[in-house]
Amino acid sequence: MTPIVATGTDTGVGKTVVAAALAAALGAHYWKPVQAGLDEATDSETVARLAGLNPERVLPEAYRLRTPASPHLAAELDGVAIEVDRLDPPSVDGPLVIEGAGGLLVPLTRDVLTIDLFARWGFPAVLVARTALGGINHALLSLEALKARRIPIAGVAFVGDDNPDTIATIAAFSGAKVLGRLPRLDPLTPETLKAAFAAGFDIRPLR
Ligand SMILES: Nc1ncnc2c1ncn2[C@@H]1O[C@H](COP(=O)(O)OP(=O)(O)OP(=O)(O)O)[C@@H](O)[C@H]1O
Ligand SMILES: C[C@H](N)[C@H](N)CCCCCC(=O)O
Ligand SMILES: [Mg+2]
Repeated sequence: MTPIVATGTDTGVGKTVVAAALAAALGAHYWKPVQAGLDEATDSETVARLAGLNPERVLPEAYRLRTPASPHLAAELDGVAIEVDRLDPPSVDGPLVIEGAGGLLVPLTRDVLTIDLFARWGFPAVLVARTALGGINHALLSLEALKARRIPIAGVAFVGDDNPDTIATIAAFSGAKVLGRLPRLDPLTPETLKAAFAAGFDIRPLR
């Protein structure tokens, strides 16, 4: 099965939370090629916890960088040269959810952007986008960037309060599918996430 890229309009937008819900719902493996920042729980650890995935379904990162910064800079600070050619997705049986670092135009090196790697792969992308004010612009910019590189858009996963006009406007201008919306969950637990994702998402287009 073709892997799915979980990307977002920004860092901190909810890619890891959506990727966890998606991986749980699809029974997928999860891979974070470049993790920048090791002091807090890593994205792989968060996904393992929130999705309740068996540890072997969370594939090891290709690069684990100490600084919570853009990967190009985090790598330089660690004295590591990211070799983009080494970032080939591991082959697994069944679905694989791959999460990038930050938004689409985040540099991996001084020459290569995250979106360049996604374009090389050509896997369908799920864009995680905020429903909050400012979200229309960020989502439409990200969708334009995906289209410009001919990266297939699997759909948009919204995070935040219900804001029907924002969601409809993004769908209308972009033509992208709306996969669903995850409200802010308090508490955010494997159980609340599973229930909210089942109630708010239709992932049939991803199967
Ligand atoms: N639906 C939600 N309900 C409650 N908290 C959420 C939700 N979505 C995201 N968060 C919280 O917001 C923060 C940022 O989310 P997340 O880590 O998923 O962002 P990200 O897009 O993966 O960021 P990065 O670029 O660092 O990978 C986290 O603390 C996460 O727990
Ligand atoms: C450290 C953070 N959590 C992500 N892993 C990397 C975010 C890079 C953002 C770069 C930028 O857009 O300015
Ligand atoms: Mg993340």
